Parts: sequence; structure tokens; C-alpha cells
Amino acid sequence: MKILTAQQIKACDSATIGKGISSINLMEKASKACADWINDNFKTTHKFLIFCGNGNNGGDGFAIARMLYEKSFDVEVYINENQKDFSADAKINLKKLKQISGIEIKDFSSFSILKDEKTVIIDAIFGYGLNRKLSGNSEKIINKLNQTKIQKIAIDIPTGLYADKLMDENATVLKADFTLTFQFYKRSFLHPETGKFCGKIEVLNIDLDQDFINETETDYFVIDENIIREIYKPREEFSHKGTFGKSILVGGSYRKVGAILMSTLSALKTGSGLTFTIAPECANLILQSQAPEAMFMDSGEKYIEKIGIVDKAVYGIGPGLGKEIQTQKALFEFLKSYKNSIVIDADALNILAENDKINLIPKNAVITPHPLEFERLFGKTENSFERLELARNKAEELQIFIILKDHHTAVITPDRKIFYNITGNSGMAKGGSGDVLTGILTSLISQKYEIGKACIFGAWLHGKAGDFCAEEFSKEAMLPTDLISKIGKVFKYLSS
Ligand SMILES: NC(=O)C1=CN([C@@H]2O[C@H](COP(=O)(O)OP(=O)(O)OC[C@H]3O[C@@H](n4cnc5c(N)ncnc54)[C@H](O)[C@@H]3O)[C@@H](O)[C@H]2O)[C@H](O)CC1
Ligand SMILES: [K+]
Repeated sequence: MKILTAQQIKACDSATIGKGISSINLMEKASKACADWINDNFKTTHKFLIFCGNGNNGGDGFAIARMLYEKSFDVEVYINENQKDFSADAKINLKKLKQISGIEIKDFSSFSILKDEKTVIIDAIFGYGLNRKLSGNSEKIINKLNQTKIQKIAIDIPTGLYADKLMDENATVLKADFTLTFQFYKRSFLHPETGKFCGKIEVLNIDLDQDFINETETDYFVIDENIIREIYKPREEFSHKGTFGKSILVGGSYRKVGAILMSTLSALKTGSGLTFTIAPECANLILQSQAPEAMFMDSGEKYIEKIGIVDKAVYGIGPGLGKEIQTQKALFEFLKSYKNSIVIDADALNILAENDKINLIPKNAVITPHPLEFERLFGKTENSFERLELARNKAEELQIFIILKDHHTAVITPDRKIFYNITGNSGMAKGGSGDVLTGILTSLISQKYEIGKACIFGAWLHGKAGDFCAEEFSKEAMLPTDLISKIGKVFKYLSS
């Protein structure tokens, strides 16, 4: 799914309006989508306090108030009486609202903090039109609303957030439990500093002009199931193990054998035809007994000392590798002559960063840093928006694919495109999750998925397995090894 900027969404609105629907009817459609969602998710015993601004976000709020009232919900509407220059469509909806005697319209200042479980706040103060920090009465009311423990639903965007960038320093932002947003994810929903204000996000389709959307250029995308279903290649019958490629996982060191075992098992579970593990001798018994389908190639006693190059194989290197001096040398030697596809993770990235050897990363390689590893490789940035910009520059400069692991992992391609992944959950924030991802990616690339597609599919599959784990075991109890056991369920889900 494309992510458009606030400016592009505004243009998309106009294009949609140009194709026959009037702007007031588009607002009606957007508001109806919200009212229907609320009706499906809340009981009529709930009372809604609807806070409305003076722009079209406020207009949505007025229309939602009317619609909820018509659905038998109890509603109260709050406006900023100092700011009465309403947009044309907000004015029309406010007028309609005033004709309903059962709805009270009050000033922001008359709201006092309450603790009623049956009350829900709707924030329709500002949407994507916000162009400066909140101040005055709108800042005051958001601060007050944030102090209440009652549930909050933001319409389109939590008031105070910009659609496409970080908020200003010390800005006030509504902390929502739900964000009902129209048609598109906004970039700010997907970054940790801003996304934490959104709560659960529901994207509501309002039929904006599809031709305009198709023609609009963007470098930002959300990985949705449509993309995945286009990428996924069901396993063909009449094939043999050679058809599904050769994956070689390289890593493990004395006391860190689990990491490379998890990568190996993940590569196997993702469908690799032939899977090898290059690890030190001390890992032999563990790997052979825990991953009998994989073949073991020893290198060194306690630490990897040499990395052999096997023809026509895809390498995944780094999990549990350690940073012993002999391992570092082996990595440099290997990278100097290796020419095929490769996934570089964990200690392999740290070794390259610490020795200033980033230039050894081959073109078309996939690197999978978490924010700290990324910083070691490419330097410090002020925030996650800047980090992603730096990642785009580096992916282009080095012609590599970067999978930046975070709450919403992002796949960054050499042509500067960013694909945000929205599967996965905080239960995956545990040592070992990354090792599973490395195995998945290596396996997909060895099965001849194009590298960019393998990255997108791999990030999504990893997160989806995590979501299945959270459902079954809880975010607390789920383990990276459980992720491996759920890879099969994800493939079954895709092929059903
Ligand atoms: N396609 C869609 O997604 C649709 C969205 N709709 C809704 O419309 C809003 C956007 O409406 P807009 O009138 O452009 O902007 P806002 O209501 O967000 O803001 C109003 C207005 O306020 C001024 N302003 C900006 N920042 C501040 C500030 N800090 N303090 C005071 N005033 C401020 C500025 O002039 C803004 O223009 C979208 O989010 C949806 O909710 C449509 O209803 C249907 C289609
Ligand atoms: K809002």
C-alpha cells in the first residue's frame, strides 16, 4: 500500500471530488466509515464526547456526532468558541448538528476530567492540515484529555501529530487508543517517536480516486497482504531439492551456538532445498542433533577460522559469530572473494563497523542491523526519521538492501524505496528473533526470490509468525524458537 504525504492526500481528495463526488459527500462518506466502525466496536450504552476543530477534521467530528446520535448513542460536542472560522464543509455539518435538539454543543473550557468507563472521547480537532505546534485552547484541551484515563479515538490523525514528519520539540499530542485513518497509513504512524500516540490503527477505505493513487509517485510503502500475495510463489510439484536452492548459514562460537542453530532451523522451515551450517567444531553435536536435516561444515574449534565458498549457494552470515581476531580475518578474506548473494547480520556487521570495512559489503547484499548496529555502521542520527533518510542514502550509495529492525521494521532498497512492515509485535523484542530473520531471508533468496522481494516477504513472514505466537503463547512467553515453529502456519495461511 502506498503512503502519500499530506499534500498528496489533499491532491487526491481534489482529484476524487473532480470525478463526481462533492466534497461534502466525501466528508459524509469518511464520517460514515468512522461511525460504522464505532457502531461495530462499542455498545450504545457508551457516551461519546466529540471534540471538534474548525477545519475538515472538525467537520468529520460534527458529522460523526450526528451519525452516532442517529444510531442511538448519547453524544456531546465540544468546540473552541474562540475559533469560529470554520471550513465550508465543517460549517454545513455544524449547522445540521444544531438542528438536533438532543445534542449539546459546549466550549472546550467546560470539559472537566472524569473517570467514567462508559464514556469515550473522539478527537476531531486537527487532522493532516496541522501545520504548526498546538497552542492556546487546543493545546490546553489536549493536555486535559491526555490526563483522563478514558478511551480516546482519534479521527484520521491524533491531534498534534503531523502526517509525514516528527512533531516539534515539546509539542502536545493526543494519546489515542485507536486511530481511524482514511485510506492511507501516514508515515508518522510507523515511527516509534510518533507512532506511540496512535494506539491501534484502523485504515478505513473511502474510495479515493484509484487512478490518481496509481499515478502518484512515492518512495514509501506499507507491506500489506496484497504485496505479499503477489510475491509468494507456491512450491511447485515436479521439483526436487536442487530446485529450492542452497542456503549456507555461517556463525556460532563457543557459548553462542543457539543463534546459528535458530538461523539454520529457520532456513529449513522456510523451504530451503539444501541447508548447510558453517560453525566451529564445538557446535557440531548440537547442530547435528537439533537440526538433522542440515549438513554441518566445521571451521575452527571454538571460533570460526575460515569460511569456504561453496558454488551457487546463498550465505547468511553473522548470528553468534563472535568477534575473535581469527573470525574477523576469516570474514574479511571471505568477503574479498565472495560474489554471490548474501545476508549479513549481527557480529558480522559489528566486525565490519569496528574495522572500518564497510566497503567489503558486496553489492546487492542484504544487511539486517537493529538501530544500534546501524549507528555503529553509518553513524549517529537524531531520530528515526533521520535514520531512515541516512539508510536510503547508504542503500543507494552501496547498492545494498537494508532491513532496519525496529518496532516497525523497514526494508530499504538501493533505489531509495522504503517498505514499512506492520506485522510483528513487542513479544519479538528478545535475543534470537534476528537470527530467525537471517535464516528466513537466506532461505528465500536461495529459492530464487528476487532480493528486494525476499526482504519484503521475509520481514512480513517473520512478523506474521510473531503475531501467531503472541496469539497462542502471549507476548511475554513467546520465544524466538516459537517463531520458527509458526513459519509453517504462515505458509498455510498464504496458501489457503
Ligand atoms: N481524503 C481524506 O483523507 C479526507 C479527509 N477529510 C478530513 O479532513 C482533514 C483535513 O482537513 P483540513 O481542513 O485540511 O485540516 P485540519 O482540519 O486538520 O486543520 C484545519 C486548519 O487549521 C489550521 N491549523 C493548522 N495547524 C494549526 C494549529 N496548530 N493551531 C491552530 N490552527 C491550525 C490550518 O489552517 C488547517 O487547514 C483530514 O485529516 C480528515 O479528517 C475529509 O473529511 C474527507 C476526505
Ligand atoms: K484528529
